[in-house]
Amino acid sequence: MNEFKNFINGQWVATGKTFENRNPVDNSLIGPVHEAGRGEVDAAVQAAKAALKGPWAGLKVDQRVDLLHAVADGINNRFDDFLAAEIADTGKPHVLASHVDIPRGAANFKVFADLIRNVPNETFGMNTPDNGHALNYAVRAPRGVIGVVCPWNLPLLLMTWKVGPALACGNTVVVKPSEDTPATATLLGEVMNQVGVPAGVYNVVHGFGPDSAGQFLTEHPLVDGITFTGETSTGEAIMRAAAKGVRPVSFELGGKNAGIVFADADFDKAVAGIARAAFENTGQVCLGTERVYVQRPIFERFVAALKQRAESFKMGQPLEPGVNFGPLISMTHKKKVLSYYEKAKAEGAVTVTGGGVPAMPGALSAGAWVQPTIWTGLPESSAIIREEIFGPCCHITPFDTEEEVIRLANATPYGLASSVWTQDLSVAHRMGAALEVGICWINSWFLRDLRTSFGGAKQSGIGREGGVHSLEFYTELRNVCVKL
Ligand SMILES: NC(=O)C1=CN([C@@H]2O[C@H](COP(=O)(O)OP(=O)(O)OC[C@H]3O[C@@H](n4cnc5c(N)ncnc54)[C@H](O)[C@@H]3O)[C@@H](O)[C@H]2O)C=CC1
Ligand SMILES: O=C(O)/C=C/C=C(\O)C(=O)O
Repeated sequence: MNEFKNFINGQWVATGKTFENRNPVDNSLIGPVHEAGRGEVDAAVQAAKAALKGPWAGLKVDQRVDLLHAVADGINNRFDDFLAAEIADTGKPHVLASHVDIPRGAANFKVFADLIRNVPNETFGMNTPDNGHALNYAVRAPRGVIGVVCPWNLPLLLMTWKVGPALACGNTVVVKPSEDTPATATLLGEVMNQVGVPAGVYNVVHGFGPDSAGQFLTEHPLVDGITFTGETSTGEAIMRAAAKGVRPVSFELGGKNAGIVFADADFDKAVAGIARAAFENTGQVCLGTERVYVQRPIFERFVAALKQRAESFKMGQPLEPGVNFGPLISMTHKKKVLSYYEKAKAEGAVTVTGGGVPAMPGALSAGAWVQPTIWTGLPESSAIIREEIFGPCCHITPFDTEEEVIRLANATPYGLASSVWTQDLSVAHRMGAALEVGICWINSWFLRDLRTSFGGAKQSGIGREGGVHSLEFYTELRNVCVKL
């Protein structure tokens, strides 16, 4: 059995209070997690503050870059340990965790290490009133201690997406992983120690949100900035905490993303793309598609083809060959997703496929499994079409014109991502400009170039991360004006 301790100032810290970490495949116990109280969170933040003035601050950029490459190598050297930890916490199929989650965990350190080595800073020469000259140049300083509050859907990927650039910019971090997925953040502490990252630079505190480690961390006055991925209402609570002391936040929040398929799309690619967007990671991706709009001439054919895809997934133990569909993250989340499945029935949806719990063999029957589900026939006012379900499900609505689908797609308080399928370049560019989202994929979904801006419009977030955009959050830009 594993035991998950807090990682504070380079040391493993147990507390008197533990909660259970369970494997959603069969709801079996993985091990106890030591919940950080206000005292442990304070110790972690104080350690992170002190580390800002320690050996970490003395490293030249090249040395910091080398250390972050060593962290990435450290993850790759222990690839199988990270993989096993992530799979146990989430129940993700091996094929997904080994191709997406763990490689991205390492890449997030490399990409931002290389960026910070190569990024130019702006300079402006100017004339002065005395007919002389002055030179302005920008200096990037670390922001300080960054509070990193993480969700459970892509635990290592999303945590390192924040920790990579934060450390590359010279900050120190206190990470609060989701209570459902404590393992990989904890394991990363071992790598940090192994490769020689100074104590206090990377800290991990375990626990929940309200009245627990999440709240204690985000309220802590020595935290200089907070980055968070998760539900919009949690973002609101964290923003209230950050208001005290006027601390900046970077938020990537909920979504209710539209997938839009025009009649001229490459049909097979569109079906495959929407199937990934709706069902990958059991629908637990903030960028996923729960609202699909299909142009009327191909509507019936598309619904039938997506149904076939949804029914072809193989569920089972994550390591079993061919398994490509896992459980939801927890029994609590299963209850939430099933409540929407019930609501869809009550509202009179046509259930094209799924809508319930699959019959799983043996111990798996106790796990957080739900069926991939497709509905049609609901009005746009339905909760199924308006609210983020975060499960393997989508509703498909027919549309006639480009103007109509733009109006439908934008009629949501969210604005994270969209995917548009068409072979008409003019339509593609018009859609890219018209959709109120942070990320618009054309003929693709979840195709990520880590140098690009990433984040949400409207209630899907505040700010952008990715490439130089991450530097905007993780550094304070100072202008130095030198009279020559
Ligand atoms: N990537 C995304 O956009 C994600 C969205 N969600 C959505 O959120 C729903 C609820 O899932 P949860 O795990 O409860 O998400 P959540 O947003 O409540 O939790 C995410 C993280 O925030 C922490 N947290 C919660 N309340 C906090 C507070 N007041 N102060 C500081 N930290 C706090 C949690 O402990 C966790 O580490 C899901 O059903 C899904 O719809 C969940 C996970 C990821
Ligand atoms: O590729 C990324 O950086 C992030 C992908 C997914 C999410 O942010 C999410 O599901 O929350």
